[in-house]
Amino acid sequence: MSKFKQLYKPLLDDARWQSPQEIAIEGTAFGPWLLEPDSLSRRFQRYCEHFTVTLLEQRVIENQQLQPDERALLGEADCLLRKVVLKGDGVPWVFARTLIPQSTLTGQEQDLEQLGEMPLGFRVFTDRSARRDALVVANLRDDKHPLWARRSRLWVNDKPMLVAELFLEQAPIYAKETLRWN
Ligand SMILES: C=C(O[C@@H]1C=C(C(=O)O)C=C[C@H]1O)C(=O)O
Repeated sequence: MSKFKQLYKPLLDDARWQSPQEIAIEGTAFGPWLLEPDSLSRRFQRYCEHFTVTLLEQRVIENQQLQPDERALLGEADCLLRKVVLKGDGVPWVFARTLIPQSTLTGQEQDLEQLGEMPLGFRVFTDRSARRDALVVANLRDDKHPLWARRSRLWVNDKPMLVAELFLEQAPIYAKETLRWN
């Protein structure tokens, strides 16, 4: 198992998701990252020369393997599970885990299965129908040394997928100078 999956998958699985209002992140340095409604990949591109995605794993999982809240957001279909690390200039910034129901992988969206190392956000957010909802956030550590994660549902052509993103220690979200750019 890769270092990322071993270290970060359990953290994401145990995340205690809360609404952004509950955590009151609006107006903080982290807010613009965690609340980004558009593509996170595009936002990251502004902070590096080379933005890349490393595919760690992709496989189909049965609907019974989903958590109850994931099933409530995605429905009863089996899902394609995609795990990646997003990197800026080779530095790991985000561990992301996406669930794409088989019922989403139909028609124009069949290509989502073949993304490989192309960022999901580049594909989804070029579609005019793309939107994001059900955004929740979690601090997986403490206030002094936060480790942020967020989970949201993306829709393309009214078909859902669920993306959980864990912002790793070296991500620009934690750099003081990001304040200048937001
Ligand atoms: C969903 C987006 O795509 C990013 C890319 C991902 C991938 O390629 O699997 C996963 C999560 C995202 O952070 C985005 O850019 O907002």
